[in-house]
Amino acid sequence: MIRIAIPNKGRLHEPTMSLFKDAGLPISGGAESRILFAKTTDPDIHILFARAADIPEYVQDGAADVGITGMDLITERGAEVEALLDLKFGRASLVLAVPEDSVFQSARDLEGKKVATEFPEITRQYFKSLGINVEVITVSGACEMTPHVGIADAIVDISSSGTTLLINHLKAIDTVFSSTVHLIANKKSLREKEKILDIKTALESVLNAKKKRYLMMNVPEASLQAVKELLPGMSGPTVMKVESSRSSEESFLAVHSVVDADLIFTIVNKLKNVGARDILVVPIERIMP
Ligand SMILES: Nc1ncnc2c1ncn2[C@@H]1O[C@H](COP(=O)(O)OP(=O)(O)OP(=O)(O)O)[C@@H](O)[C@H]1O
Ligand SMILES: O=P(O)(O)OC[C@H]1O[C@H](OP(=O)(O)OP(=O)(O)O)[C@H](O)[C@@H]1O
Ligand SMILES: [Mg+2]
Repeated sequence: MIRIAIPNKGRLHEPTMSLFKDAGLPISGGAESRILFAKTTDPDIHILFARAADIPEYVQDGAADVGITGMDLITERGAEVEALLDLKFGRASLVLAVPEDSVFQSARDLEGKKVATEFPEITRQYFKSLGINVEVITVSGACEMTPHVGIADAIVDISSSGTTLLINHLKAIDTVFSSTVHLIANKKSLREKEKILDIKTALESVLNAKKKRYLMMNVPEASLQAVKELLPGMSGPTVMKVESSRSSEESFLAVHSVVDADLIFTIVNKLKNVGARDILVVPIERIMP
């Protein structure tokens, strides 16, 4: 049996649930049902819902074999776990910020000053690596308020859009840590349970597919070579003969290919120019190379 720890609420819950659904492992129940355990379509794989901040420890201690949580939380807890895959969502930075009108321009100006944060370990490590002594004050939320009430001179806090800093008249003067959500595993479980790698492959296949599109088109035989040159594909395009209803019609081929999503706009226009028509661009659910 494999137990996966998943954030039970907060901003990581929904994207994690939909990632598992897309990976072919839909989870029954969720945050709204307030349950702590859930099942998947695989009888061997069970879900444990936990706070994102607790997941690194649960995985380290073996309460869960695998977990999904932010790299900032994993690093802050100093968890001894194996990071298997960057899931590329929940992107946020821990930034060093000071009041807008502050004289402090860089970390070096903060020698002997007070820094408030929800991430004391990462903050200590950051200043230590720069050889700067600060007093780290641990808070459990509303960190942005602390410089304005004399509790701290600066903060190290999560920023993603930057709106919260702006509203609170703070400015970022350095990036301390860049975080995304990761798939992590208990080291012993990883050695003993092969299925953990199947979970990694399934999640990775969804990430791979998000960057690609499936392209289908009809191509006059005479244009096939030009079309082929435009299509990189995973292992070259698939070409099929299209049965024409009228014998007088020009002979067409159906061409299918997998293309980088970023290239679709340019490629579709070029394909049209060399004679391709009835072009369809469709999303792909999963790619297992
Ligand atoms: N704008 C953001 N603010 C806070 N955390 C974010 C943001 N964007 C991504 N994250 C990531 O989400 C994780 C924190 O999730 P967590 O569930 O603990 O907090 P939350 O979503 O703010 O929920 P809560 O309402 O309990 O504060 C961290 O790994 C963090 O890097
Ligand atoms: O750069 P932004 O997009 O504005 O996001 C950053 C803010 O979001 C988070 O707070 P959250 O809303 O989770 O409230 P909390 O402090 O109560 O957790 C975080 O602690 C910052 O305050
Ligand atoms: Mg929060």
